[in-house]
Amino acid sequence: TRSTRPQRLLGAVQKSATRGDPCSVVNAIDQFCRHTEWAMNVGDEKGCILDSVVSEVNPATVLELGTYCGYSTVRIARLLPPHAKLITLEFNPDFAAIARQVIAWAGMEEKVHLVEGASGEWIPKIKEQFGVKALDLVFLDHWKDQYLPDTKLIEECGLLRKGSVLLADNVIFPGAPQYLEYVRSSQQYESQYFKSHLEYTKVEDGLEKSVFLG
Ligand SMILES: Cc1ccc(Cc2cc(O)c(O)c(C(=O)NC/C=C/[C@H]3O[C@@H](n4cnc5c(N)ncnc54)[C@H](O)[C@@H]3O)c2)cc1
Ligand SMILES: [Mg+2]
Repeated sequence: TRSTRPQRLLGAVQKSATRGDPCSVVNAIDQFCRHTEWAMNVGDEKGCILDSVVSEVNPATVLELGTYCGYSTVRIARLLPPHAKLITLEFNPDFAAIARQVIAWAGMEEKVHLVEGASGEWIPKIKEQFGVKALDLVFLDHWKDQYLPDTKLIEECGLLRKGSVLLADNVIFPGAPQYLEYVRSSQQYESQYFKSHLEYTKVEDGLEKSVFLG
């Protein structure tokens, strides 16, 4: 039977990237998506903004919502200090299986906990399951209508501390209007928009960085 897009993306990684070299994995996926087959990774242009926020926050604990094929998982993990932890949630078993292999090829297994499950079910379990007191950084890149309910759930579970950073992909395209309205009007967040483009295209998109004020 015909392969899937994630399977073809993994093939490109195994063909063109060097085992244990996360940068080569990121570059192989960007090359594949730009020149062969588009896929909904945050991509290289928005990825540079993601890199700068990760480096600035220098997080001990990161939560990613929506692993997909693991592109941003690897992109974030490559910048984390040795004992930092990235928890990434993916409820599609086929995508999770591909992402595990992409993360392994990059040699990032030590820093990444990929949980195969839904954010709504797993966010309440993070504290007990992973001994996490607070999340330093949350990267939102799953279904866009889930950004707001999951942000409220993260708040309710007491997972944010003064200075925790939420970074949301696609706030313009496909768009997350309810989420944007919330973080930009809430007294509890200081929000900033980073204008960019939809991965591998000239369509406008951007990232919203929101600092929790406690
Ligand atoms: C045709 C076309 C495609 C994409 C675009 C533009 C475009 C560009 C982008 O950067 C995009 O991020 C998106 C986009 O829709 N992303 C959704 C990404 C979901 C992934 O997360 C997983 N997931 C979804 N909800 C949950 C959940 N609760 N718990 C756990 N995992 C979840 C899914 O299983 C997927 O792995 C779209 C425009 C046109
Ligand atoms: Mg996205």
